[in-house]
Amino acid sequence: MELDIRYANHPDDTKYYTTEELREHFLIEDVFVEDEISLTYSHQDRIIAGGVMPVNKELQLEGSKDLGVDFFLQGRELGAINIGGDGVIVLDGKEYEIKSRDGLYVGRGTKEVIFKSADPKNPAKFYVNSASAHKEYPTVQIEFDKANPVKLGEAETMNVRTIYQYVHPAVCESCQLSMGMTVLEPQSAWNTMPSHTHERRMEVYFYFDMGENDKVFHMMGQPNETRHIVMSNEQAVISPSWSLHSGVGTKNYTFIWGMCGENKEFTDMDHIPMNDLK
Ligand SMILES: O=C[C@H](O)[C@@H](O)CC(=O)C(=O)O
Ligand SMILES: [Zn+2]
Repeated sequence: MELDIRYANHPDDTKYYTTEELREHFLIEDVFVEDEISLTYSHQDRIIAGGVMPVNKELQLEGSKDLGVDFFLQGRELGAINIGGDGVIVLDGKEYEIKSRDGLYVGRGTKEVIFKSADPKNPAKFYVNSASAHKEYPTVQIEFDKANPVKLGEAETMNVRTIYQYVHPAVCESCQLSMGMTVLEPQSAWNTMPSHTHERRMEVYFYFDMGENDKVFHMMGQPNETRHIVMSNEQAVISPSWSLHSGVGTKNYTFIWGMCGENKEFTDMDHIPMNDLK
């Protein structure tokens, strides 16, 4: 299980990146690879983000030299949301049925983490985020209807959407990790605009439910120095703590967001006045 390592970036350097360099540092291109665990390790708050797609075999998380531990969750916690067909996650021998759009919070200390699909013809796709953790919190199964829904946006501003909070204090405990899924209504294209930063936390966005020719223009950078990355279906993007993170799609889409850092206050955002954007 190899990790794709990404080092952290300073905003003064990042503003000189070419399109290719921006993509190399921040875009996670192949999140789901059949019968593989495909994970990216970012030095931004040491988040791990990626996909687990078991088709014809079971897949198990392993420790590695990069993590310096014997097993993956020795010093970490993990959140998973299944965006594919029905699947199962086995934690130290205990099976958790994770249907499509269901989630699971896995506490630090869990030794054996195995992912399986119920049907190889319609494989599960587990999108995962993991943060370092100082304490063991109980594992919690978070079915879609247990996630905390927050409706936001207006048709006039093309951003009617529901934010489903999965790993959130209203649903389960965690050390640093927050995670959820935002679903845009048809004819809505923008997420989080007016945009925001939160220097207290970094964030990763994973865009999906998009057609082959649909794109999301994901905005990043400091508010007075914005850049964009063109995203395709089932791709993720790393947002450093100093960067805004907001996207507009050629069609409505869904995305999973995950954060870690100093706090878990979802509403602790620094909103950017529209006239400050450059
Ligand atoms: O810090 C919070 C995150 O950027 C997202 O949850 C925002 C989001 O899903 C949205 O407004 O559509
Ligand atoms: Zn945010």
